[in-house]
Amino acid sequence: MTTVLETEHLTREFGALVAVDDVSVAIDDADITSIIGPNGAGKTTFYNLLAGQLDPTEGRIAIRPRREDPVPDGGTAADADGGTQMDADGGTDANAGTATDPDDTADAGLVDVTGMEPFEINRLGLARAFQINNVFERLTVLENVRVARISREGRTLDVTSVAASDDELNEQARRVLELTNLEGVADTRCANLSHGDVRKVEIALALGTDPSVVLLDEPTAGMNATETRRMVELIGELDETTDTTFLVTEHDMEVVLGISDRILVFNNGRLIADGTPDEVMADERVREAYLGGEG
Ligand SMILES: Nc1ncnc2c1ncn2[C@@H]1O[C@H](COP(=O)(O)OP(=O)(O)OP(=O)(O)O)[C@@H](O)[C@H]1O
Repeated sequence: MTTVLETEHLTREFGALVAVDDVSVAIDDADITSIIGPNGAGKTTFYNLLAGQLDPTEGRIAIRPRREDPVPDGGTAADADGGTQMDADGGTDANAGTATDPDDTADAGLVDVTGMEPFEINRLGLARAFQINNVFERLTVLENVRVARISREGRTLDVTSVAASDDELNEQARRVLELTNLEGVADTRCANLSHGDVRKVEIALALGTDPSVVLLDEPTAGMNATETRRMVELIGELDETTDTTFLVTEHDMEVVLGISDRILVFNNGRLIADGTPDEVMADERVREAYLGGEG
């Protein structure tokens, strides 16, 4: 197993409130890891810290940059990682000599992203689906995924005209649609999709950036039973078929137990349990904090 994401003593205060309290955790690429906890436990704040949308009060965050890095188009300033070829386990500093120039962490191959802007963290390989709605409703599904590919390559193009002639871009986008079972609606405008398919497009957009880690925010929220089952299956398939590691927050315990190899339980900003679904469900503190002592 390889660590793809690591926090050390991660803490975020809002005035007197400690929303994330001294959380140290390493996420392995072999697992689908879920984060659960009662309302106000700190899950969203934790995600916001990981994605660079909030700065920590204390502590640090490191990620393993995406491994495969197609040749950048001209090496623009936006190309934060300089197009460096990554060694999956190797310890190459993907950011050597760039403006951001983050320090490598103790674990070779992880890059300290503490304090980086969200777009820099995204370029290094951490993508977040759902909470920020990135779907362009007037574009088709395929066009949307092409946008993600273009943004991943740091290009600035007229998305609908120039990108359409780019065979390679189309091929890459279609591959992402295949992975996310969206080929059948490739040419449908996103405004006309079902809720379940819109959520899949959001995952496709995240995958389109070749991330090493995807943060999923309540992937089944608002879905009916059929859509929920399909989403659970899709996440399982993507875990098998891609090199991407999925981190999931979810309120639906059936979904959590259905997809998770590992569950992290937050309460009052603290990580109070960390283990397999069976271990976590048997944990007395979890029952007290999260399940109100039931079960
Ligand atoms: N910008 C903010 N300013 C002040 N307090 C905040 C801010 N964001 C979150 N909080 C507080 O931090 C705590 C953790 O909130 P957070 O949204 O991270 O919890 P959560 O586990 O995601 O909850 P939920 O499951 O309800 O979404 C809560 O007490 C919340 O009120």
